Amino acid sequence: MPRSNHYTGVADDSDAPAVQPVQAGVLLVNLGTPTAPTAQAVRPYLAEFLGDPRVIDYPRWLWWLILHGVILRVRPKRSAHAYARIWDERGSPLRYGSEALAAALQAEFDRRRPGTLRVALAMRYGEPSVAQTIERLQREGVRRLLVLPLYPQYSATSTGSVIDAVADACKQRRWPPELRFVNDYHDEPGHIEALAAGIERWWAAHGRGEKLLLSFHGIPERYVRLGDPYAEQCRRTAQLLHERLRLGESELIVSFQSRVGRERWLQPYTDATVRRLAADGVKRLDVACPGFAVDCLETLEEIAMQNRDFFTAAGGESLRYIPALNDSAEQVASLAALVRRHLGGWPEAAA
Ligand SMILES: C=CC1=C(C)c2cc3[nH]c(cc4nc(cc5[nH]c(cc1n2)c(C)c5CCC(=O)O)C(CCC(=O)O)=C4C)c(C)c3C=C
Ligand SMILES: [Fe+2]
Ligand SMILES: [Fe+2]
Repeated sequence: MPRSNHYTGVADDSDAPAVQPVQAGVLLVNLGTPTAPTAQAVRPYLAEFLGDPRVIDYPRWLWWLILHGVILRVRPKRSAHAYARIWDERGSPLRYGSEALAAALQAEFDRRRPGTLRVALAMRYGEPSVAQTIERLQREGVRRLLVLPLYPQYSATSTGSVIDAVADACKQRRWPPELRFVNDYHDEPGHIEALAAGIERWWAAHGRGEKLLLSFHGIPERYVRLGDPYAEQCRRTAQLLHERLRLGESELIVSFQSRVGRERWLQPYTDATVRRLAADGVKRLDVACPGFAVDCLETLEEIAMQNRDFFTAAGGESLRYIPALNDSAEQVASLAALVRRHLGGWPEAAA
């Protein structure tokens, strides 16, 4: 950790290199995940995540009472049980999937122009934190930083919160890096092509269901009314995929998952949708989650296990989850191209 200036409270950057050739970095940021699938480890993770006013915007005192008085007494145990179902010898899929993606992107840049671009991964909640990672990158000589939250669609609850974390980290630094942010990449042609290629590759290997459901993480509907562009961006991604995959009108359906609390969230809900489709006679349903860059609890447990069970209990035969792009060649190529374009105009740093 940097020393803190006695008078100003600002971090002492004197161990950072003073003047060096400008080096560019890419900071990938994902949500974060507990350190173990236990209630004890899930509790501090949920406390940090659900304590973020970008995620839940109720008056602080009221929310603090509900969060610490009720939610953190009940939810960690339930969530830990869900995490235990997807945890393997490598740990949490969100962590090792994000690390593999960062390593593959670094290898891609090194292959083309060795030593010009440094890729790092931070977690919005838990470790490695955004602040720690920016500090490390600066110690290693990075002066220009492109922040790429691993959320294709912008939401204040996800991307907006990453922007806050970067701003807070920079407040603590005497000489912060020059910054750029990727706000979203929901309609990037390269990204849509990567998603479509991933789905087609999976269909070629496993055959095709009767319908394709695209399930996005939900947010409270009220946030959208207050100006969050998330729902519109999800629908646009779905529309572009629909066109690219050349599916018929009723072959592709969009829904929103992972609702928490009592407020109305974006509709239709994924669980109600898979039950309705089964009741309508659909037997084989494919589900993809284009809002998640790498697989995680929400895809591997909530979709591939919970919703699969809802579907079969309601009369469906098989719900098959099509994996996220993870560290596939398609994802690496599309994110590398996105990064190169966003670095344009920083000539010495462009990869
Ligand atoms: C309660 C409010 C929540 C909002 C708003 C929210 C938005 C949001 N989340 C993601 C991505 C992920 N969320 C994940 C887990 C998760 N999400 C919430 C709550 C909200 N998310 C909770 C409480 C949890 C933890 C698990 C649980 O207790 O149910 C994950 C997976 C994490 C993992 O470790 O695998 C991701 C990824 C987005 C993109 C988003 C807004 C668009
Ligand atoms: Fe979430
Ligand atoms: Fe969930």
